[in-house]
Amino acid sequence: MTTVALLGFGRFGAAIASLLRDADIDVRAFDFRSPVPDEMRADSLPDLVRGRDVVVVAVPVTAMRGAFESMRPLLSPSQIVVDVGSVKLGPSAAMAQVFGAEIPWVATHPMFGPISLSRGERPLVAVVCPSEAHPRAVERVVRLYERIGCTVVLEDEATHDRGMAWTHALAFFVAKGMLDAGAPLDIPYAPPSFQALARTVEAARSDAGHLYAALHRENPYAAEARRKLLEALLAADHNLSGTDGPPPPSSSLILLPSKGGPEALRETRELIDELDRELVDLLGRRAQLARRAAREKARLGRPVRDPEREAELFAARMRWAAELGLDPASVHDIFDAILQFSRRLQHESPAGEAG
Ligand SMILES: O=C(O)C(=O)C[C@]1(C(=O)O)C=C[C@@H](O)C=C1
Repeated sequence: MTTVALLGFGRFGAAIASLLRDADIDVRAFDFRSPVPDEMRADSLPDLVRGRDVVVVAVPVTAMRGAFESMRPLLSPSQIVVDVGSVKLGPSAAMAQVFGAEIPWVATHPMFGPISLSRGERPLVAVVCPSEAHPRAVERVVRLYERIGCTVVLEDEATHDRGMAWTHALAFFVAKGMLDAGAPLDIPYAPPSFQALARTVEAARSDAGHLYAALHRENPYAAEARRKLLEALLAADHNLSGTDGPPPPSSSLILLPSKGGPEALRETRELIDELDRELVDLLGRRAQLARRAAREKARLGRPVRDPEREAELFAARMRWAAELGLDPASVHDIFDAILQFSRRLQHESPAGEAG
């Protein structure tokens, strides 16, 4: 018969404790702040983990490493430590470092919370990360989850975190955006299409901030998912706002706050590469048009160079530059080079050549 020690009796800890107890599993719990019902309360961390088969760590992700370090001297190799955090790469790395090969540990993420449990939502799914160092512990933890009614999905940490960045983290991000923007969410006749979103908003509203912070700050894929979502939303907004006026800033110029350091430089260079690729594509398309203009002018018996058109062209580009806060003289120089390129192509391309 498996016995469980539960460190952390916040809303999620309390919810998982009742699932375990419903399955007749002996649970003892401890929390430095939240009250624990007498029948399961341990008095201290040593009292909590003593003699327990499985130690479930249900503290905020940012507090996990500290919790692992505090319990490390109290544990023996016959026990298993299981974390239930919403991200997996960080806690897994911390457990590998603190417990290593000596104390079996397993990284998991139950895909349900207090709200979905109170609504009786089923099926319950738990992601378990298969750890090469402790395969037998993984098997035992899978059985424990199955015993409390979960369907278990085995998935490595990076795949899990990537998936969560695009689902869990973005769903909360959108919900928080709606809350912060002051969307009236309690309209009694809100359409059914809003109900699913309303549930996410409710979850975001009831979170003290730990979950939201962990989903975004502790997931290495979340920033990129947010950036891509924001780019897509701005592009969608532009399309809906009509096409009058100057074009919106290129989506690649939407710079989200950078964390700094070599990682930020690498990411910035990737964005520059992406943008330059678009610039070269545009130059290719412009070259095709220049060749076409050359063919039309040849038919009309006009010379390649048209100083009047060039003057208008420079004036318009310098005006656009000024509108965007760019230096008009620098933009003039760039178009000077583009026109040299264009005229060279026009002289090279035989008048009848397609392109
Ligand atoms: O508009 C034309 O007549 C072109 O041939 C194209 C183009 C250009 O590349 O924009 C090239 C040469 C001319 O002097 C003016 C403009």
